[in-house]
Amino acid sequence: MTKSIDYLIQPGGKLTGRIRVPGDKSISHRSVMLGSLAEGETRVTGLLEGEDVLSTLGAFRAMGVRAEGPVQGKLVIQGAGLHGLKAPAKPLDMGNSGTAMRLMAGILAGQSFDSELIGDESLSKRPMKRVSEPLGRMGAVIETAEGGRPPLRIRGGHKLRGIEYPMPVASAQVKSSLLLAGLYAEGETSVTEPAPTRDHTERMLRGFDYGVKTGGARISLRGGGRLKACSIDVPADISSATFFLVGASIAAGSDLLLEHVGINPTRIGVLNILRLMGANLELLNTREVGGEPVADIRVRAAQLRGIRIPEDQVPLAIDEFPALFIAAACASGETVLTGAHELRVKESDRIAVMAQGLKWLGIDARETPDGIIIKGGRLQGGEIDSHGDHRIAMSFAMAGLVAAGSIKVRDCKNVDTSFPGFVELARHAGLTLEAK
Ligand SMILES: O=C(O)C1=C[C@@H](OP(=O)(O)O)[C@@H](O)[C@H](O)C1
Ligand SMILES: C=C(OP(=O)(O)O)C(=O)O
Repeated sequence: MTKSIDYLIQPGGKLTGRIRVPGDKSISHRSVMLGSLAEGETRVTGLLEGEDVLSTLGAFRAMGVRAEGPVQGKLVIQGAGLHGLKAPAKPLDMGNSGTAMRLMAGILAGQSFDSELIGDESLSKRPMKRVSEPLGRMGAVIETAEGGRPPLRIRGGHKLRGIEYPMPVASAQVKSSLLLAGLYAEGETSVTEPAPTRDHTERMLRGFDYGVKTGGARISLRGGGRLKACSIDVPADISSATFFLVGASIAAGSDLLLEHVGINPTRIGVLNILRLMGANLELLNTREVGGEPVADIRVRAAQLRGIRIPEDQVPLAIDEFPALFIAAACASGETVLTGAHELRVKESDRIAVMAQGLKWLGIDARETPDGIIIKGGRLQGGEIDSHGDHRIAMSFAMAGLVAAGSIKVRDCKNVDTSFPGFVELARHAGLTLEAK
């Protein structure tokens, strides 16, 4: 057991200067996956060296893929080709990462060998039927534990065939899992999304010279092709930038520039929501890097107001809600979120855990089945349990900027899954934060 880490934050700071947060987690996972399955050498820069991505990389190494790095975000992968993976000697440990487990399930369903995917305590509680069921319809043989939870035992050697799948939940992980299995399937695999979700898989497949068709909400590809190695420059993760967007918005006197942030239209719900709340955000130097739009974002403190969050923004900001709830707690009036039941099946139940934490800090926060109602107020100091959820930990760290007393956040070790170096960068920007 590694020692747990707590954060202690003193109130009163402001966030200033220029910073670059680490690489995008979704794009980093996919670059390791597609690079490993491609033919030739894939060079990645800006890779997130977080534990989640390292779990994905470890899985491919365990299946014989050779890769050098990552060192300072640089990774060079010698692709094994779609049919070049070898049977792993033991279960593949996906750690804390839902993305790794669900996307790997799609890839492993197409292999000739058996495999098993395991995860940590949090991942072992998360629903996997959303991928095992449609992959089963494609011909995959996947056994889950009770209630459709991990571990996943995947039998190799079963021929896959393409299906038409209307997705019941708006999930980029489900979409990506099926498209990756579709690379191995006979005929066409198509998914239809109930609402747009992040499209990094589609974009990156095209970058690897693989044809993907998009028509409205329907995305499809045909199996039997090849992936051609390429170079990938991973932008900074807008989900990690979010903590600083919120922190700088709520802390008086803040003026911060976040460099090279990915602003893919399927990821900018947080910018849209913060703007509706009255945030002062400026996008500078907008450009395209390797098929993904990127900008520098300047954020200055502003008086935020409570809003009813438009439901169409929910999938576009899904990981940003813990931080947005802190913004809501500092806003004037009430913020109402609906249509966000998915938050209950992330690394923790993010509705319940955030409502509990906000209440401990004296804020009126009421859970609803698929959302929350938060009345802005004066944050008190206090002690918070992050329940081992990285995004909850970093969100309450930012609340510390404006609370009336110090805030202690317990169980912050998993911040390393998505944001290694958070403590140093937050301190550099102006947060008085001690980790021990
Ligand atoms: O595809 C991805 O990389 C992700 C999709 C989202 O999950 P869902 O597909 O479950 O919404 C998001 O919450 C997760 O952090 C990353
Ligand atoms: C939900 C998240 O990740 P995952 O589903 O990959 O565990 C997240 O990073 O907020």
